[in-house]
Amino acid sequence: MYIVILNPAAGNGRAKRLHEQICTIPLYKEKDCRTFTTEYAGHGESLTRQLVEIYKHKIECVIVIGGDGTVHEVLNGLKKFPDIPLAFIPGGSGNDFGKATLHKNRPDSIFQSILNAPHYSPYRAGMYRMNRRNQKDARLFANSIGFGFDGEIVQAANKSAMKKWLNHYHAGFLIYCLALLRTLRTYKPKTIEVTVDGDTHIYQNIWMVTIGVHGYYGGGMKILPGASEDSERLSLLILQNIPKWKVLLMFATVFWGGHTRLKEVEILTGYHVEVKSNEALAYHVDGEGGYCKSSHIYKEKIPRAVFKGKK
Ligand SMILES: Nc1ncnc2c1ncn2[C@@H]1O[C@H](COP(=O)(O)OP(=O)(O)OP(=O)(O)O)[C@@H](O)[C@H]1O
Repeated sequence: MYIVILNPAAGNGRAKRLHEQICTIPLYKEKDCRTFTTEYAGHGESLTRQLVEIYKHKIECVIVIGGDGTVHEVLNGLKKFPDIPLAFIPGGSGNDFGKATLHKNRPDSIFQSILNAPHYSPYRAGMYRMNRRNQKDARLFANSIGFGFDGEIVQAANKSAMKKWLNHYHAGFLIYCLALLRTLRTYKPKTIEVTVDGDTHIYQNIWMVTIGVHGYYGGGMKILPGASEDSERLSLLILQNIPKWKVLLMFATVFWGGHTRLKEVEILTGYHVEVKSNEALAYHVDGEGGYCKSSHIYKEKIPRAVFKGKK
């Protein structure tokens, strides 16, 4: 059987419309697909965990129809079940997970490939522990974690009353542009200690530290061009000592990777990354925000099987 997890709120209703389309494809019934709908924020994780406990030996694949937030929740629901394949039909507003794993196919053809000729590739999700939590409390992330400036942007965007309205007009990206401009005015660079595989540096005047499982971020920006989801290593970008006008230049050039030539941008790779600060740092993980003073980030040891669309 195939478990379909639908977030009807993702993409301001886009995921729901895609699901309606997919249900009309004969394969949906022929291959025993069953849809379960998330009802509130956080539900995707508990729902997936319960379904997997009940049906684990029967499940061919868990298919997410939603955005990156839904993938994050479902992935955490599958944390103890790395053998169960995961597939994604992009129905959110950003869909970075889709940018890393799919190749611009139409949703109905992605669905047919998942059921007829699935090609799964190894995907090492990220793991994170905030504020020295226990190893067993580590959570998974599918795309990226960012600290500092981008953490504050995501928090400002998520709080904005205009988000729903702009999403309705498929202009969700604009909300991040507005949040970026607002945060640019108020952001105060931080002092952050970053340790990569035991090598510690204290960075002054940090704008952001962004760590990725793959290269895509913020709805398609290629922020970490060398990052790969099948690698055991994380990639990270550190942005420091940069004037405000140049921060805008960095976000303008990030779409084609031009930002990596700026002297204020440092790209590193490593197996274990620790980020510490004396003050509470704004962060985002797969697009959802929070605050922390320390975090430990690494990749899963056992890769998962994730559906990869054909080029
Ligand atoms: N029934 C629901 N009603 C409201 N919110 C929900 C519901 N089900 C899930 N959610 C929440 O919706 C949030 C946003 O979902 P998601 O990230 O998948 O879509 P998106 O924001 O449109 O896309 P993206 O993250 O790719 O930009 C998730 O954090 C999830 O917890």
